[in-house]
Amino acid sequence: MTLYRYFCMATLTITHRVPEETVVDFKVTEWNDRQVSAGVGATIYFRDGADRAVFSVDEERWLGAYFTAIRPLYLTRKGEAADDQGCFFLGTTGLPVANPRSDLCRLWRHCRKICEGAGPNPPPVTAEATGTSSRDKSSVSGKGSRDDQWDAFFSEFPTPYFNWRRIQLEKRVLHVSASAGRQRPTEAKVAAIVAKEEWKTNVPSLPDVLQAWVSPLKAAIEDDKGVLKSVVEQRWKGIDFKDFREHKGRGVIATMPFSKGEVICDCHGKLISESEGKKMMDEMQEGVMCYLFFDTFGRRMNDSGKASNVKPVLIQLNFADGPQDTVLFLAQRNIAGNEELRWDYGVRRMSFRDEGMDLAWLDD
Ligand SMILES: C[S@@+](CC[C@H](N)C(=O)[O-])C[C@H]1O[C@@H](n2cnc3c(N)ncnc32)[C@H](O)[C@@H]1O
Repeated sequence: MTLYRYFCMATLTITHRVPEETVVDFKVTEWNDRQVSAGVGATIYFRDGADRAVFSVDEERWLGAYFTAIRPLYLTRKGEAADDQGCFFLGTTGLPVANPRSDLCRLWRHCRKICEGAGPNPPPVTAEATGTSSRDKSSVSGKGSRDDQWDAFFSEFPTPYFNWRRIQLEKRVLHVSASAGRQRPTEAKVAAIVAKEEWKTNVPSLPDVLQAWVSPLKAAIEDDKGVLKSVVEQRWKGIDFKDFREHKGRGVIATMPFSKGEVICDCHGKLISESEGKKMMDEMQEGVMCYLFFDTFGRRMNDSGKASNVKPVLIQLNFADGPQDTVLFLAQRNIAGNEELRWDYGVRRMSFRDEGMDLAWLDD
């Protein structure tokens, strides 16, 4: 509760640049006289209007939560002789706060560990009255800026009250990704949706949205009964093995045309992370060849360099016993019958274990 009170005070002194002495002197009557504009926030006038702060809806709610849920507890605890002097911010003893700066330092120490990149000193608490209340974004930018620190603080503050902010962001990310429709979301599209919703903070980033966005293609494949059956039974239509002999051993060819985006086969092996794969490669004995795709069409498909007609895509398939990550090979373009199916291994001459190995075929 004390940390929460510090946080409310910081909202005044840091976000709204209200002078410390005004915060100490902030009266309950001034809170009660605030001017609320529905959906916009509230304006609070301090010291007979000498200072003012325009609060957002959220900020007003935060202070309201302190006022209705925490301050009364402190008041009921106060000793006989204690006088709250009508002040809004009270210490645990029910007396007005005396030193907001040291309170903020305590708050700062608490959140510093979660504000990586922030300097060791507390953010400046301005002594002068600015008369302005809006957060000046133009003066703070870059990593470790005040905005970043607040965002880090908001997302990590160990009070359930603040979980809503994380939840809000998750919901916003889902909303934006759903609003993007069938088209892969772009920076401009995300910005347009954010502007339309008039979100100013806690705004979803493009990478977040892209992660949440499920392409219509993927969505259709996830539950495709034919694909699920083919993966389980390892029976794929329209492809076969072909021996290319010395040149490059066996490979896979199309025995019917495929349209761009069609599922051709899966790689059907144990799915491992990139780091696990690298570790496996590092631990592999010199000269011993090993494939990370096992015993399927996927395993036999040869490398294309940059001229691939097939691409591996990680998709979560919805099997009867639960979802499972699966790598499927999709047609990257329309493919004619009899074409060899090849994908880009991503291996180049200078790739990790290729140095010194005789991989002349990479030059093909
Ligand atoms: C995943 S396997 C592909 C199937 C393999 N051709 C076979 O007979 O089992 C990868 C190996 O095939 C060979 N390979 C793959 N792509 C090739 C290419 N474009 N040219 C020559 N050899 C290739 C290389 O020996 C490589 O290590």
